[in-house]
Amino acid sequence: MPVIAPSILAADFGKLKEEIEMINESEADWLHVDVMDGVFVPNISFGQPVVSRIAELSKKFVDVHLMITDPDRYIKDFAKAGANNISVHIEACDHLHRTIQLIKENGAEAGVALNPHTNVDLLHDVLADIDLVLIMSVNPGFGGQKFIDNTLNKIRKIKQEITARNLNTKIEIDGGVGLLNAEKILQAGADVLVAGSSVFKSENPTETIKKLKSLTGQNTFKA
Ligand SMILES: O=C(CO)[C@@H](O)[C@H](O)COP(=O)(O)O
Ligand SMILES: [Fe+2]
Repeated sequence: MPVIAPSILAADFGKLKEEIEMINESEADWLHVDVMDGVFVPNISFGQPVVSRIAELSKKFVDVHLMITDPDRYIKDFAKAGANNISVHIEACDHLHRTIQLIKENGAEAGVALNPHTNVDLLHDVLADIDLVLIMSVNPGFGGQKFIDNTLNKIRKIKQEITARNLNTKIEIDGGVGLLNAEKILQAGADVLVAGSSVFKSENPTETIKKLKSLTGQNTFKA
């Protein structure tokens, strides 16, 4: 079964607590939290105090996606804020291996995110050190964008390497994911689906999460 990670970025911030409680009561597995600095991406979302409160309210695994430059500066803060996983962008790290170690030293799982133009082969030498590969299926910075189809090729390629090396690294897909394309994303080899607009803007978010959760694909991640 896929891991479903609704993205809080698409929630109604005027009733953030209720939105988190809805996720808590749903079949979602993770809560995806997008941190944007207005430099690495052309948008600003929220920082550590907000993430800390979200994590306090969440009963789900808190999956923090850092879209910020030089993330080493804030790893400790986000781990302290309650992040269970911290993903950093490969494009934002000069010393990726060191950043991965820093995330783990601070007690969180480590993920590496790739923009749509970034080749998955660049992960070869750190793949055994990370818990998660986050493949962006839109250009990061905004919710509600259209899924980029080439992502499916990237999923297949990295899945092949993970399988060939007998690793247990999860593949997470983020951007434009919903009921219309989730099955083919899972078939390609994804383990974790981030869904923002398709969940929070749907008529019945709890039901949408349930439907996403019931999809099969070829998920092999051992939780
Ligand atoms: O990281 C990001 C965007 O940069 C995502 O996590 C979005 O929040 C996904 O939103 P939808 O495309 O599902 O609406
Ligand atoms: Fe994200």
